[in-house]
Amino acid sequence: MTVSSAPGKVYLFGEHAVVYGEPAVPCAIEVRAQVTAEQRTDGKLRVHADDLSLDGFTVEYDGTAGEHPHVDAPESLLMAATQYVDGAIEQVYDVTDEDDIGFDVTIESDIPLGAGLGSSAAVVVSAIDAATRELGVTLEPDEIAERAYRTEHAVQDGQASRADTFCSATGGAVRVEGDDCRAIDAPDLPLVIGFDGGAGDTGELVSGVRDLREEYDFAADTVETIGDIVRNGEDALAAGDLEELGRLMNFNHGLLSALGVSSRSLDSMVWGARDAGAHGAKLTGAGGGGCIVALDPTPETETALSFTPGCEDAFRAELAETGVKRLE
Ligand SMILES: Nc1ncnc2c1ncn2[C@@H]1O[C@H](COP(=O)(O)OP(=O)(O)O)[C@@H](O)[C@H]1O
Ligand SMILES: C[C@@](O)(CCOP(=O)(O)O)CC(=O)O
Ligand SMILES: [Mg+2]
Repeated sequence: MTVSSAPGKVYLFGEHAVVYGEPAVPCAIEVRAQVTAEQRTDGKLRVHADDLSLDGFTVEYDGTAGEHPHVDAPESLLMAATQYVDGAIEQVYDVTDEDDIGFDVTIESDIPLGAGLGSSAAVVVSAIDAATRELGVTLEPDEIAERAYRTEHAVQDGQASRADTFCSATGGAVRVEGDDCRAIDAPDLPLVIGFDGGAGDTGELVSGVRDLREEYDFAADTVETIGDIVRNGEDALAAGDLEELGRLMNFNHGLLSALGVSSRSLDSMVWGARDAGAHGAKLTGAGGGGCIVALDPTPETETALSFTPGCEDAFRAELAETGVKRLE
């Protein structure tokens, strides 16, 4: 039996635009998904995923393509719920050439689903690491990141960046532009997260931005302008200039909002943080619902968010220096 964990992340800047080759800066945070993998000799894949929004369920099915899980839940929900784990196991078979071996896979996660904190990447990264090690193969974080990216790319209909998966596999603050992924130095950032209790559909939101970008030149320009914000933000990050970082985060949120991926509760939390004196605040990840990230070294933002209508949870997040961790 092997156990691996991997962190979630927030985007300081650049989500969505990163899908079209602009740079982005995600930071891994200390909220983790943990995956336990154990071989089965009968070739079946059994997934225990109690945190899924299907009220918690266990599925058992053959690894055979096209075979559907025997669970009483709508097909579309099941597909959405299981395809990241399926994709991770496919990558494991691709690495090890042992596709007649099955697995018991157990997922435990502190990362809310579909909330912009990269739960999918953390689950895929830790599943690939645990299941390959269970078959005696140990991959470097870079290779886990690449294979996890292929999984997200396939699940999100060919529209995914390497940002979430690279960040989760390697930890720390990273800069991703196309296939150029690297670690960057970041000061200790006073990150505060607000969570509205909801979720957005990453695939749908990414498609919405793609359509806008194809329809309007000014939407394509908006995506490029987000890239300009990121390029400016890199200097501010290197200098540890929180005020400038906050100003750029505010600008980034405005442009994401223009691209249609914010929501009433995300905007409400962003304004709650700004009114409390945060240096800046923006949504993180795909949007539609879920989380915002703010910069504030004082307790004010966290307190204000906990009283903001639409905010269900507010907490401080520490940078996760380590990406994938091998626990057993
Ligand atoms: N605890 C978990 N157990 C099983 N699958 C999970 C878990 N957390 C996330 N996932 C997978 O990731 C998907 C959510 O990913 P996504 O929509 O990209 O949102 P995000 O990455 O922002 O959390 C879920 O539908 C599910 O397939
Ligand atoms: C919108 C996007 O830039 C980030 C999605 O992040 P999350 O899955 O919502 O945590 C998509 C991507 O980079 O693949
Ligand atoms: Mg995701």
